[in-house]
Amino acid sequence: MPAAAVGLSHSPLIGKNDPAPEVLARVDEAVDTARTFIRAFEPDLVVLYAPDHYNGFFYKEMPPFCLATEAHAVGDFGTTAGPLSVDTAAAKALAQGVLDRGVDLTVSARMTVDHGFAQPLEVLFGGIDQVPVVPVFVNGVATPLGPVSRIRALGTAIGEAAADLDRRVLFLASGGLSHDPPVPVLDGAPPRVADALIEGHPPTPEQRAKGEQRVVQAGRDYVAGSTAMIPINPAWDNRLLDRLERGELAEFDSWTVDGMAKEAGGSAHEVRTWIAAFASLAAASGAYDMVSRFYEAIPAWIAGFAVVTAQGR
Ligand SMILES: O=C(O)CCC(=O)/C=C/C=C(\O)C(=O)O
Ligand SMILES: [Fe+2]
Repeated sequence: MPAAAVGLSHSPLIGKNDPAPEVLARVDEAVDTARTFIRAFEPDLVVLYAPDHYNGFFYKEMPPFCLATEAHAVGDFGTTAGPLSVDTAAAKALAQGVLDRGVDLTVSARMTVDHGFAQPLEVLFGGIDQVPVVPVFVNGVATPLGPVSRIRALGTAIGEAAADLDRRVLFLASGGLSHDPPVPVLDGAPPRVADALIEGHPPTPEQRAKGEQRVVQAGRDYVAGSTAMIPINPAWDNRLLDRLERGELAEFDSWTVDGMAKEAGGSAHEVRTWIAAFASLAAASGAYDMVSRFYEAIPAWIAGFAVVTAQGR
C-alpha cells in the first residue's frame, strides 16, 4: 500500500514570537520541502497524530489515545475554529481494525481539538478542512502516562489497519521534540486551575487571551534566559531522529516517562505522536526511507523544532 509519513513540530508561538529572519527562512524551506513531498505523494487520506493542551481532553476522563470519527477545532493561538474534514468511514474502519488487533482504543464521535491538530493541517494543506483526515489524539502532556511501547503498538495497529483500506495514506505527526512550555499541571495546581483541568470549562475569550499571552511571555523570557524551563536538548532530539531514520522503533520502548521529562521537558512526551506515525508507516509499508530531515533548536518558539518526511518502500 502506498504510505508516507511527515513529522512536524508545532508551536503556539509561531507568528507571535518569531526567531531571527534567517532561522525563519530555514524553517520555511524545510516546510516547503514537506509540502512538495506531500504534493508528489498525493495522499487521499491523512492519519493525524496530535496531542491536546486541555482544550478537548480533561482529567474527568483522560484516555492515553483516542480516534475521532468527527472533530471540531477550538481556534486557539490564531488557528481556525470549526470542523475538520474527517473521513468518518475510514475512521470507523481504522477504529475497528485497531480494536480487532487487541489495542484498547477509545473512540470519539465528536472530538474537540486545538492547535496541535489545526496547525499542521493549516501549514501543510492550507486549512483544517482541505484533506480527508482521521484525527488521533495522543496524550502528550497529562500525566500519568503509560509506556511508550503502547504508543508504538497503537501506531503499528493503525498502520496495519490502514493497509487494508487501499488508500494512499500519509501518517502525520504533530508536536515535540524536546520542549518545556508552560502547560498547566494537575499535581499541586490551585483548586481553580485543578477544577478547570478536571472539568474542562471552556475559557471565556478573555481567559483564553490571557493564557495565550502567558505563553508568549514565556517565549520572550526563555529567549532572555530568565526561566526555570528545562532547556531544549538538541542531543536528545537528534538521538530520537536518528532512531526514526534507522527504523529502530523498538528502541523507544526503553525510554521512560520520567527520563524523557527530565532530559527533554514536560512536553517532550509529544514525541509519542512521531513514534506512532513512524510505527504506522513501518507497519503499512514493511520498511521506509527518511527522505528529508530538518532540525533546529528554536528558543523563541520554546521548541526543538523538526520537519521530517519519509516514504514507505
Ligand atoms: O492557557 C494555557 O496555559 C495554554 C498553554 C498551551 O496551550 C501551550 C501549548 C504549547 C505547545 O503546544 C507546545 O509548545 O507544544
Ligand atoms: Fe504542544
